[in-house]
Amino acid sequence: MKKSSNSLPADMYLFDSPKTLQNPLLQHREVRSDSHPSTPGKAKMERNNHFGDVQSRSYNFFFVLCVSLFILMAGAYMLRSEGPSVEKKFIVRESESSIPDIWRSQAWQKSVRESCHVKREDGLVVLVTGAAGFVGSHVSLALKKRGDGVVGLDNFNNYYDPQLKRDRQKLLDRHGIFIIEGDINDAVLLKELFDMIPFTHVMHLAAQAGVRYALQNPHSYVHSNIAGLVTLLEQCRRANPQPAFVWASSSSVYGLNTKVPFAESDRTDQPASLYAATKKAGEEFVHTYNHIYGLSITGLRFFTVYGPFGRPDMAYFSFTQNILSGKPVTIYQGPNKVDLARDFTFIDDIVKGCVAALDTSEKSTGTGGKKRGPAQLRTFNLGNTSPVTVPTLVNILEKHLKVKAQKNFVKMPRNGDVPFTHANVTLARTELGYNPTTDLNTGLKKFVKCPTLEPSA
Ligand SMILES: O=C(O)[C@H]1O[C@H](OP(=O)(O)OP(=O)(O)OC[C@H]2O[C@@H](n3ccc(=O)[nH]c3=O)[C@H](O)[C@@H]2O)[C@H](O)[C@@H](O)[C@@H]1O
Repeated sequence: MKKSSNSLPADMYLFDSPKTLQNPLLQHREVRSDSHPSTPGKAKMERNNHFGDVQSRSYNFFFVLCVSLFILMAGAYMLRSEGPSVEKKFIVRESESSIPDIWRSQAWQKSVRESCHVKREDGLVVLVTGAAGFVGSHVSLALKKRGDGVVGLDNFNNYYDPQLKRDRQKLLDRHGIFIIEGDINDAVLLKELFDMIPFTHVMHLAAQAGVRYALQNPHSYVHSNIAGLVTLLEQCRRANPQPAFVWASSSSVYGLNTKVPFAESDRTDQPASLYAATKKAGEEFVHTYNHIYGLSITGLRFFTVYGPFGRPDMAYFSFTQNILSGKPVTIYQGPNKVDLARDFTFIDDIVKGCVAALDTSEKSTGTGGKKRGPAQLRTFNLGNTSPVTVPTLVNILEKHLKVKAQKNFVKMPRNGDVPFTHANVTLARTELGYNPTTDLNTGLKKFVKCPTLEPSA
């Protein structure tokens, strides 16, 4: 089996300077807007009694027609615009005439090219989607620091505080990584980009994350995790050369599977959340693109990734904020008050898995949309292999924060959560040389001591 040729030293890429707990990053809040567009007002009907029967009947017919049309249009509008503002920022260009001037500017093109500049022999040229996100920013830095060419793509949506994404962007910028502000659904932008840069690899990490938020805004999951994925795959299969494609699936695809630890060959046809369903759908789509177009594809099932500069919507982060500000934390429990457990996986281990997946990817076999032969198709669990209960997570945080938490235990709502996750990583160990080394205690200590990469500017 091929091993990663460029394994990363444990501390090579991030978090050089420990920070205090007063770090502003801990103040990053979720800013999802739950405001849905207001429902159209009710049509008010007033009959005119002066009309005769015929006139009255045709009036009624006309009126019913108008009301029906109105309801249809209102329904269409609501379907189109339902959900919080996360979705409203998306730009989906349909023709080249809508390309903004900035993409044609020399400065923009220079930024993209310089960012993609390779500084080591046989270095990769990687498009990282979701580069301003948690995993995306860490992976981008790791690649850049070893001499690969990296350009990011991110739509900076406001699922959580976009300032955190801007802070990550600033850091990446200081390391010579340019992040293009755009959406993976923007086919015109993608074409422009691929025409300019012959990417060897795509590291696709842009997604609508979060298990429970899918109850509030299902469409944003379909938009990013399905439509966006397909738009990107369409571009990749047309590209010449076709890049190898590595992307983030999720442990959530195991859904109601009870066989532990979860192995890649276990059932994934019982998703418990809409988020999981979109990730599972993604796995089916990539299979098709591999089969028809010869794209080399590797899917990585991440298990509850945590660490510095992480996502404020996740439990370890929001619990930390609450504990520090004296607010209670809500701890869900399963049936019979069973504690929930997660195979929490530290970001450094995940980054090594991602980089190894890129390094061991074979080339795609197609050119310009035509398959020339069978291409590599792989799926790996990237977990920690030792699940920890949520109350234990809170205990560890209390210890490192030196603050007692106010704990509210509540019955797990029907929100798409699963009772536990536990990764079997035998396959990743064998084929990627993946070897998670950070336990939750050590990882949370790093998170608490160093919640951001560097002092806020
Ligand atoms: O592994 C994955 O695939 C998924 O991991 C996380 O999802 P989750 O495991 O639900 O992570 P958290 O939101 O941090 O929740 C961790 C645990 O804390 C629990 N929790 C969460 C929030 C809360 O207020 N109380 C609480 O007890 C959850 O039920 C869960 O058992 C990520 O949010 C998903 O984007 C990712 O894909």
